[in-house]
Amino acid sequence: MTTHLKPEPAEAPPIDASEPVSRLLRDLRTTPSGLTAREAARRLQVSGPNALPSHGGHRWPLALLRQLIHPLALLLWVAGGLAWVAGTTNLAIAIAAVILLNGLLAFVQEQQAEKAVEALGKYLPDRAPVLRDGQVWHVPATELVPGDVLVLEEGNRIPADARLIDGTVDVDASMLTGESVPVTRTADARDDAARPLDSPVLVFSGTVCVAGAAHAVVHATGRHTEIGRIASLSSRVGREESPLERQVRRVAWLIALVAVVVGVGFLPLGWLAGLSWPAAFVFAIGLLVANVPEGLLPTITLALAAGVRSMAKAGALVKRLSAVETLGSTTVICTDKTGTLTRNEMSVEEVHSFGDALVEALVRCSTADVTGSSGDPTELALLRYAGSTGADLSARKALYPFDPRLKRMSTVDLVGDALWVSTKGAPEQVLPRCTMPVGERTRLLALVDEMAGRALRVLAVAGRRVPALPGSREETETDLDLLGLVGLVDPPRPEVAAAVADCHSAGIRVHVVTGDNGRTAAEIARRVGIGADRVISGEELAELPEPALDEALTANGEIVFSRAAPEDKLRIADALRDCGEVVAMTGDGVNDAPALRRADIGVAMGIGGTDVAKEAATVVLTDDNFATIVAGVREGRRVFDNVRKFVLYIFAHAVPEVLPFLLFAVSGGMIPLPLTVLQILAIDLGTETLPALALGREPAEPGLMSRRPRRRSEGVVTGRMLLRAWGIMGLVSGVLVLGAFFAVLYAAGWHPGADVTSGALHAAYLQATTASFAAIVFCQVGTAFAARTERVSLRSAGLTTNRLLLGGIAFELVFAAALIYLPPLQALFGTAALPGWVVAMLLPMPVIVWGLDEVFRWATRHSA
Ligand SMILES: Nc1ncnc2c1ncn2[C@@H]1O[C@H](COP(=O)(O)OP(=O)(O)OP(=O)(O)O)[C@@H](O)[C@H]1O
Repeated sequence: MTTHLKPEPAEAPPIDASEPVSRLLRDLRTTPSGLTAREAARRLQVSGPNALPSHGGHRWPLALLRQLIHPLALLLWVAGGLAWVAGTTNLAIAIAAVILLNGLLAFVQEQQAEKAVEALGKYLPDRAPVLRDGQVWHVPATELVPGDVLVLEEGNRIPADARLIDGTVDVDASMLTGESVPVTRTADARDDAARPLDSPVLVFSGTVCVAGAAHAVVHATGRHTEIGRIASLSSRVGREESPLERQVRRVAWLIALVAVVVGVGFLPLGWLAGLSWPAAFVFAIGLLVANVPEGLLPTITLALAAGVRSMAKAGALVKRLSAVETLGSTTVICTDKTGTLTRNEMSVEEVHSFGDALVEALVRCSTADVTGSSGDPTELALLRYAGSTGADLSARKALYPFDPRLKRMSTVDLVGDALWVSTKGAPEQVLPRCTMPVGERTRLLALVDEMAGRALRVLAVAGRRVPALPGSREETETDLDLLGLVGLVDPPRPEVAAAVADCHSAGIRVHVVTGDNGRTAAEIARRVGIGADRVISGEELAELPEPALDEALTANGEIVFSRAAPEDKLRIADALRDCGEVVAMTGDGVNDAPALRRADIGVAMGIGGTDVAKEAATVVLTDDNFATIVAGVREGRRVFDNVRKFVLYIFAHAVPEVLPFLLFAVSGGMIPLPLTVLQILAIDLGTETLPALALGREPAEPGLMSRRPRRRSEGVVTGRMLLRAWGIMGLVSGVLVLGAFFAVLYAAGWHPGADVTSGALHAAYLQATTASFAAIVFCQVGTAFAARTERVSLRSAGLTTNRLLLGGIAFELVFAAALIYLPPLQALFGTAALPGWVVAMLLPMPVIVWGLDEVFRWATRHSA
């Protein structure tokens, strides 16, 4: 006999999980109907929570360090080192400050992003059904204790190590054993396995029950479980880079490369223009530092995380950051019907009874329990109709559970001293198993069809008396007598119609994939506004060759796939992807998992879904509601838009920063440098960052859901964006900045080539560079407002709808004023106080930059 776990003696006596059930129950001081709630609470104090020790906590110094040594930061360190060697300590310190502050900011953003993802656990607590006080309770998995009796059901993750006490389950133990084929575990099997993992009576935390039903008594929780002992199996999931982040990383590198080329290129030009080698060198470094977009990537990560957070508030838990953007580019949604389009609140509306045994059969052929309100809503509705709380399980001799492929279920029960088979299911499945005249069957099918046309979900109920327990399902479900037809209603959710309308205006098609009857499903679909232009049944789909399916899916219109099996979902997802669509597919059952993985966005039901489906999905809906998917799409579109907005904003400043240097170089030094290096860094670091961050929080632009979906191939950076950033806002800003610079110089009597390094003109030169600096800041304000919208006018988006941006701009202006007017900062940054007429000249600049872009947007709106 093997001892399967050795907890520390202080906590519990050693327990041999493979000993006979009665002994084990005694050792664990529990009963087959579980612990009392009070005893469970007491044990929780002793055994501690059923959770694995976390490995997080002290990793933040590493995370911070990573921000300081990523490749772009290294580039900046090299620049700072060169500045140090060249003897410009001020610049070297400033560059170090840039790196540190940016690193810190990126670090904070990353932590926030992680927190957003981790917080999702809070929205979706892991619950497990257990027996306590003889009743089924869904308790948080962390509160399980040794002695608890688990109710194992198909599709659920097993929350602790336990021994079966009755029933049989198939378990996917691949995460512990690496073996992908499910293994069968039975309560009364003989346990002669060499290692606990192979024991036929034990199940382990972290594995998944893929079929069957059983009760099992918990013998180990938390770190005493097998999985708890495999220390390397950390509970953290890695975060992969999203396509958006990858794209932006590439763009960031491209810009960095350009910055290096511009910097290196300036070296000879600056020297030719009359700078000394060290001075030219310092400027080259300044240009490089100003243009390396080190803050771009963390800002995008933060925007995605903010998207995750607001989606969670709307009821869609996104498990990967990257899914936020994918969801935004969805072109087709394949949805379930029951519970997603409808409320999943069923009630019996119409009954055609043949004989008086219908109600009894309905009660027997059921696994639901009205008192615990557990079970399939269809069955709960039937029990309520029958006025019963549930079947008498002590009389049950066999159960063939509901199978979504066979679309029926059966039981065999002892009634008095006779054995009775009770079957219920889809009429197409049940009627052929009943004995009746041919004409009768046709008449009944016509009745079913008529009921389905009124959106009723129709079940056929049948039964028969048998002399002995039949050997197989097939034998059980033959020669039945039809007892009746029951029509149930499940009204559509009220918010779905508006969500479907949103999908249509957003260019998204909605197909329904359901196990239900085609007419019922098509009628429900129409009631919520889904086209249902074509109904394809499971049988027809099986006959349909690939090209014909592709053709059906690419044709205009929406399809109802009825009587579909879970495998059909996989085929539909595959075909849609091959046709270039971005597919969101819903699912709840164990068998839906492959389709959920295959779709671009697998959407699992948080309430009605199995753990297996939730694990395979990228999005889990906390309310199982179709409208929530659409809210997610909207949010995904908004986040992507916002990323574009701040990329545009950051691109736009490059022109007014680089143009002055070019002018200096091209003029051969006749025109003095319009900006100092530290002023450039002040813009890059101080004034630009907060407004850029705020653009990531921009509310949705009007008309967001009346645009076509973004094409898969469409990148973040578009030609139109570059035209706006460089061609319009950048160019206009550059001209305004130089205008301010020259205005101040000329007013002081400057002429090209005059010496500004000393003498009478020196004070004017300080003011002139300050004017350039201030002009860039003012133009940035205009750019920020223009970048807020991609197509519509600022007025329709609302001037004050982004409070964060207003705050960011206020900070930017105060920061700039401090640099210009505070004497210690004046000395450091080479600034001088500006006279009133210069300030007056600066004031209209934001309006000019924003106004010209507004005109451009107006023109493109009207030419399209
Ligand atoms: N508990 C049950 N017992 C017997 N038959 C059932 C039961 N539940 C459903 N059925 C039958 O099986 C069919 C398919 O049910 P299934 O649950 O797979 O899909 P659905 O709930 O109708 O739709 P969706 O796939 O959109 O959720 C139903 O239309 C019904 O005829």
